[in-house]
Amino acid sequence: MSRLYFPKDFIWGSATAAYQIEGAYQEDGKGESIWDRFSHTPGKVANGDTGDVACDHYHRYKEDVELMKEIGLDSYRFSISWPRILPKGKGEINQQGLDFYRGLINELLKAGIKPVVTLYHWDLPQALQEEGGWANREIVKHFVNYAEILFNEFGDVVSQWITHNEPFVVAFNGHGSGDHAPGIKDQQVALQVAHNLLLSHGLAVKKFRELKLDNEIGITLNLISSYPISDNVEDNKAAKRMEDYINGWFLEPLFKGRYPERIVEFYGEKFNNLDIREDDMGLIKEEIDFLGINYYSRSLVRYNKDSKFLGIEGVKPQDSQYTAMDWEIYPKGLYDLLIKLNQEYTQKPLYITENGAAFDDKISEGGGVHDQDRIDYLKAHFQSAYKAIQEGVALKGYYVWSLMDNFEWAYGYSKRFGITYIDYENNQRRILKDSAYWYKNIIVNNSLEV
Ligand SMILES: CO[C@H](O)c1c[n+]2c([nH]1)[C@H](O)[C@@H](O)[C@H](O)[C@H]2CO
Repeated sequence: MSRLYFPKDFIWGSATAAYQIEGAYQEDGKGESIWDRFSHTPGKVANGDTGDVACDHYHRYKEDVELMKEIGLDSYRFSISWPRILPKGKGEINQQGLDFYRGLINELLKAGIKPVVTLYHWDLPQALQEEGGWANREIVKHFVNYAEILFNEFGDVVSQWITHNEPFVVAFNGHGSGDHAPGIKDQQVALQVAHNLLLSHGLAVKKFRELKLDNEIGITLNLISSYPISDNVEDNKAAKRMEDYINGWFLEPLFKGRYPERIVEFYGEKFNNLDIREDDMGLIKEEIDFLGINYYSRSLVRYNKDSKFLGIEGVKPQDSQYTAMDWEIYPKGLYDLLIKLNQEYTQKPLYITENGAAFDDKISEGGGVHDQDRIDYLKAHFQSAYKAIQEGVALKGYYVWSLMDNFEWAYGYSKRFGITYIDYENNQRRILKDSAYWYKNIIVNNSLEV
């Protein structure tokens, strides 16, 4: 066996999000979020699950920081719940909300763990949704106001800020397919939401710069590597359209100040109808300090003239392995993505802000959780990351999704992504899985045994 050594200052972390773990959905002055509303709407979430209690992290955060310390995390990425800070999304600040995150951050700092904060991870205050939510351009100023409150409150203790988690999912799952909150099914609205999210990001970065804070700011995108099933022209064009649809629609504005032409043509009138003002693209392109990447799997496609989705048909290779989400396990896609980002978009520092897998974990008779499939998944993806670093990609850190099993959006608690098992039937008892102990060894040695 040999070891692959990562750069000496490489950051090993883990990630969560407020709505998925905190619970306490009506406690200490918190306002309603669109996910509170959505999960309480019959038929929207598997088994009628909600985030009302989740992992009860709101009451157990000290215990959870102890878990992070035991694993040896260098850093912890978490999101702040906007409606905990501003119950109506604007106006009166809820001090108890600020106090909760102050307590969490203090515990992290005491444990020597760097706090990385995601400003928005999908839990919009319901009161703002009632004014049109992300489809109403007015939301941009409310987001900047919310961000400024947090910059002023925590700007001296947070290591890095992430404005948005996956604007693609907020726009197209929340407003296109409707399988995420607020459950709107309108492609035109989804495109406007994507634009307003990007604009809110750019203006929040601008505000951050004005405050002259000495930490860093970036954004996290869900990105894929897209491959054609054959080398024929139409399949290749289909793979490129898929890449433009998921990656390009956000990478091009952020780094090049434009939307990708190929797919603009596809959107046609829907693009021409967008409310894009003269300075918008310049504001969206406000320089960031790093790019966060959420990578889980690849996209393998063929051209299908009858497909209403961009003339694209997805392909699932029989000989591949799949996770409990039915996502193909394809570690090479992470390497290919990192190389492509470095060559075509940015040499800025990159962070894997999410990578992980759901498997059907069970508590063994001996009381442990033996998740060798998750270890194998993570090991293969760490090797891809290592290869990219060796070839010059400025990858500076890796956050495993997730620190703990949690509320997996429309799947509720039926999918387990954690390196810590949550025993929902037994008072949310925490059990470190084998993958947590395996990860601890990597962090201690800053190297991977292969
Ligand atoms: C295609 O996967 C997406 O990039 C993605 C996967 N995931 C995410 N985005 C979200 O950021 C998390 O809140 C999810 O819990 C996590 C697991 O589903």
